[in-house]
Order: sequence, then C-alpha cells, then structure tokens
Amino acid sequence: MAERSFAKEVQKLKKGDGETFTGEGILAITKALLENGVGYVGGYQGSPISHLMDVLADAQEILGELGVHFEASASEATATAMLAASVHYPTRGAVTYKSVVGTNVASDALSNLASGGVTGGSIIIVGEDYGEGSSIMQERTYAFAMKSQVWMLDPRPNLPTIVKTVGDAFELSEASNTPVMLQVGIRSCHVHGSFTASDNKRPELTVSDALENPKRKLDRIVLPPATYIHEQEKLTKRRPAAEEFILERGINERFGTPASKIGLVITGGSYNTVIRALNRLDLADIYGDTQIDILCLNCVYPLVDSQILDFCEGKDAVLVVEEGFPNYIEQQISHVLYKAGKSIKLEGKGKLPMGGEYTGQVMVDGLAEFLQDHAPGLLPVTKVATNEEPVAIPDLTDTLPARPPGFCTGCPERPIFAATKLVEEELGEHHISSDIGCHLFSIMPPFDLGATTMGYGLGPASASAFRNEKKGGRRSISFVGDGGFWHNGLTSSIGNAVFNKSDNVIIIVDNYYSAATGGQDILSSRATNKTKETQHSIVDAVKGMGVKWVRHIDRTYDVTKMRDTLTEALTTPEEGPKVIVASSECMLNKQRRVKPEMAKAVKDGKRVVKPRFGVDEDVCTGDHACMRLSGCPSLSVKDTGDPLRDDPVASIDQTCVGCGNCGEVADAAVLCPSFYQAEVVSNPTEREKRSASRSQRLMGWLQSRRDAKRIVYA
Ligand SMILES: O=C(O)C(=O)Cc1c[nH]c2ccccc12
Repeated sequence: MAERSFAKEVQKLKKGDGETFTGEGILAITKALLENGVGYVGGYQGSPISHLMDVLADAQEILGELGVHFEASASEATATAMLAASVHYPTRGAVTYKSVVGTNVASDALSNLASGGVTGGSIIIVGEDYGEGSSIMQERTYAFAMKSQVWMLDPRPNLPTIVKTVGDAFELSEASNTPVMLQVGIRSCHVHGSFTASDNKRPELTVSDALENPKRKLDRIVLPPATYIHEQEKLTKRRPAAEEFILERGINERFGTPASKIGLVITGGSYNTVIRALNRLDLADIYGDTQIDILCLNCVYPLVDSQILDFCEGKDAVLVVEEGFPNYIEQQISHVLYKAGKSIKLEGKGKLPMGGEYTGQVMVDGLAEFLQDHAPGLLPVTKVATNEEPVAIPDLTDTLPARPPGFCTGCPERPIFAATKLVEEELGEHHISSDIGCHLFSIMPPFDLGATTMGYGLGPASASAFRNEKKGGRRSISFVGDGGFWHNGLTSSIGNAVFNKSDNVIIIVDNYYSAATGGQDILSSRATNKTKETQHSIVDAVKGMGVKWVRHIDRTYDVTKMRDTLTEALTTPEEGPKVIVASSECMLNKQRRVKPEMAKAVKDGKRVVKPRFGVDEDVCTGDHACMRLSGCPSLSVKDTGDPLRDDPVASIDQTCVGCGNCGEVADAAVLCPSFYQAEVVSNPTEREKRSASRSQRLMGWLQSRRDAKRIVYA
C-alpha cells in the first residue's frame, strides 16, 4: 500500500481540450504523457519521483483504456531497457527513476539505447534528489548525458512549462533519434499550478500493434561494426539535428533586457529561485520582469554554441547559474568563448558556491556579489554600501538537539538490531555491511551497527571480500532489505555468495514493501495487488539460488529467537552462506492500513482493542537500559517529581502502537520487569465496563490507603 493514494486525483487525467487542469507537478507530467500519445510507461520509485510511480500505478485503468502499457519495473536498468520498444517502432515511451542512483543502475541499458538510437520518442524522467534533505550522495546526472550523448531538459518549475517540455522532449527525441532525459527536482514534482489541458491521444502504434508486426533493423543493434557508425551518427547527424530543433523551437528562453551589459545563463530548474533573488535585490518584479538579460536553459545538454555566443555578444560579464559540481555548463561556455576569441568576463562557481543547494539566500548572496563586481550601478544603494551591521545568525547547533534519522515507532527492524547488539555482547564485535533502505538507520545510535553502504541490494556483496582463513573464526554480517533484494540483490549478493562459497551471514530484512521509497508493493509483498503478482517467497528464491542454510523468522519482534538464530548462524560449522529472512510488516504501512479500518469499526460501535505498553514508575530504576536497546521514539524519559529520585524514569507516550518491542527487548536482555502491557478497549462490553469500574474502585481504595500512610511535611 503506497504512502499516498492518487485514486481520486487521477480522474483529472481524463480532462479534455480547453479544460483547466489544476494539480501537482507529477500529475501534470502524467497528463502530458497521455496528451502526447505515449505508448508505454515504466520506472522504479525513489524520491522525488516515488509519487509519479504511484500516480501511474493508480492510473493504470485510464492508461489501459488508451492502450498504454504500464510496468512497475524491477529496477532502473529494467526500465531503461524497456525503452528498447522505441528502437525499431515509432511508439513513444517514457520511464521514470530517481537520479543519480537510478541512472547509475540504468547506465548499461542507457549506453546501449543511446548507441543504437530511437525511432519513437523516448523520455527518461529523472527525479533529481540534490541538496538539503536529499537521501543520497551528491552528484550530477549531467555527466551521464554527456558521456552517452543523450539530451537533458530541465524545465522551469511551473506546470505549463513542464507540460510543454514533455511534448518538446518527445519531438526532440524523434527529430534527433536520441533518448531525452527530463530532469525534475523535488519542487517541480510537487509544485501546484494549472494549465490548459488537451485531449488524450491513443498511441500511434501500441505495443500490441508492434508485437503483431515485428520489425528489426540490423544497423540499430549494438554490435560492431554498427557501434562505430552509431558514434559517427551521434556526432554528425543526431547532435546537429538536436541543436537545430532546440533553436527552431525556442526551447531555451530569453528574459529581461537584451541590451543589458551583464547577463545570466541559468538552468531552467533554477529560474524561480533566480527571479526571487533578483526580486529581493530590487531587480525584478514578482512576474519576472527584469532589467537583467537572462538566457534560461530549459535544455541544459547539448548547449548550442551559436546561441551562447549570440547571448554573450556585447556583454561585459556573464554569470552561469548551475547547481552542483563539476561546473559542466560553465566549462563548456568558457570553451566556446575562448575558441571564438572573446574576452568577456565569465563568472560562475566562485561567485556562487562550488557545491551545495542554491537556496534563496545563497542565490541572493551570489547574484549580489556578481553585480557588485560587474554592475554595481544596478544594485540598490543599500546593497552596495550598507551602513547596517549584518544580522548575527546564532549557531543553532549549540541550542538545538541533533535529530538524526531513525526507525519509526514500532518499526519491526528495531528488534533485529537489538538482537544483533545482544549477540555482539556474547560473541564480540563483527564487521557489518549495510545496505540501502530504512534498515540503514542501524548505523545511528542506539545501535551503532554497520560500517559501509555500497548500493541498493549490495549489502552482502560489500561483505564479499571478507573471507576468514581461520576455521571457526569470526564471520561478517550483512544486511539487505526486501526492496534491494528484488532490485538486484538476489543475483548480485545472494548468487554471488553461493557461487563464491561465502561463509558469511546475510540477514534479509523483509517488511513486505519497498518501504523506504514510500511503501510500494514488490514481488514478496503479502498484499494482493489488482495488477501485480505478489506473495512470492524470499525464502524459496534464496533456496533456489542454492543457499542451504536458510532460517525464516516470521515475527521480528521475537528478539530471543532473532538473537538465538543469529548466534547459530555465526557459529554453525556448516559451510556456505547463512541466510536469515526476518519478516514483519512495516509499521508505518501497517498503521496506514489498519488505522482507517479501526476508526471505522469504532464508529460502527464495534469492540476494538488496541494494545499499548507502559512503564511502571514505581518499579523502573531509571537505569535506561531499555532505551539503549530500543531507540523507539515513543519511549522517552519522565521526571517523577519525587524529590528522593534523582534519575528520570522511562516513560511510553501516546504514539506507542503496541508492537511490544520494548517488552521483548527487556525479556531477551533480561533487563526489566517494569514494562506492562495494557489494552485500550473502544466500545467495551457491559461486563468489561463493570469489571473496569470494580478494579478502578479497588485501586483507588489501595492508593488512598497508601497515601494516608505517607509522611507529609507541612
Ligand atoms: O528512494 C531513495 O532514496 C533511494 O535511494 C532508493 C533507490 C531507488 N533506486 C535506487 C537505486 C540505487 C540506490 C538506491 C535507490
């Protein structure tokens, strides 16, 4: 069950010619695909395009009515390989994935696709996850466009431009026989706005039509000698055709005052921030009217030399605004200017930071510095010679507690790491390889487990160098999630371990979903899915790969069993990889699933029991050992107000979902008798009401008797 349902919103995809479509960027992209006669769509989820995959999945019926095929691809490599359908056939296709990581995975297929080229328009919608709040390493996808010679569009973040760019992308792709990347950042994906809709178009040639009339052209297949021809074609035909299209169709936009002696060359994606910064410098109004000359690159690759030279003609200085390192665009422009013998001053990184997100303030500072150097007369006098002391910004790290990412309340992965901690207490520290997914939060306190993370599904692979020559010596432990397992871990990690006779221990964390990307279903999801095959056993897959030692723990909260199984895996004399599949449903998804059901049952007057855990303040010693093995956000500390007790006691707040992990940890670690389980009963039976009132009266009597015996100081 995905994080968000778009079941209602996708109805807007049926809007016709002239109607106003209002909504979110991801829906606008989907609508634009349908208006442009796309024949098939696919992709792999990941922020910021997870919701685009969810929209497509929720729109499957509407897509089907138009003859459009949708796939939730196994990986980004699968998604890109899917675009092979547009190599020989004039069918338009679009896939989506998270960049940079997705493009890394896709790059084998991407190189092949780019070499042979395409007949039908092919778009890769890459969700760029760069800057503050990103979940991945900070790199630019731009390098992939350059090395494979595929084109990259980067539209201004507003709905009409994004929608227009989808159409441009298909046409550019067809005009130059080249796949086109359409880059969208988090703001483009989730910006709200309106545009005038057009009718949806059925694909010119559906994938079914193509299957009925198969075609092949030898010169499109990536095998020498065709590959040498492909390289020449890229340089002599496809790129010139793309440049011609970019100029003729006015893909890049010119704003402001052409006569201005200074200019900005900016990426489309940065347009809103640039205009806001100019507005704050009194150099633009909120509609974007400005005295500064701007070349806005809605196509960031390839650049058209003549357009760059034309823009720079007669200018004193130009600033390039491109986020991320290296400064690819600036380098290309400087090369063009140098070759043409121009002496114009080119600025870029240096005035703006080398790396990091170009936030509003960063942009204001960078533009102000550029203008101060090259056109101080344009700046308001307060910016040129301010008499005001800059406002001192306090160092918040002194006052605000750090909030590292951690497991959710009730997360079934927490007990797995609690058990690992307990095992290490007995057997000593181990080398632990981590993977991508929520389980990577194990590297943070209170667990502090895991030394590296190398890629999706690559946890066990990144432990593959570790072979202990000492018989009975320490083994490595590695983790992989169910998402990573199906993405490529089955072959890259499990198959590799079997083939190389690994002796290490692998834990597959199965939470029934691709949870970290927003709860999408995968092969082993337990839910039935209307359009996808689910309920496939990870245990069977692992055994099929040849693993002999496999254990399945179907309730990760059983910390004792988890601990004992891991101990056995680390000490058994049996050779070959030891695989533990640890399964329990992602609590975030479970709550999303059961909360509405429970609320409905309560409303309908049905008896509903919710388990909750608590800590008996009188028994808790305040040693906080429970927290050291849990880290649950609902488990915190509380001051008792008792002057004779220095330490605060443990306390469980209202966010508890009753997973029982704290009690289990207490049991497995033989920690603490202070935990108790309570049941919150909605719509109780008459008998339950009578019994509750009896025990309340008894407790009240006992408590008042005890209070009466207490010494009270006046
Ligand atoms: O959603 C995220 O933040 C991810 O990093 C997940 C993800 C999706 N596709 C990938 C390919 C390689 C590494 C991670 C991912």
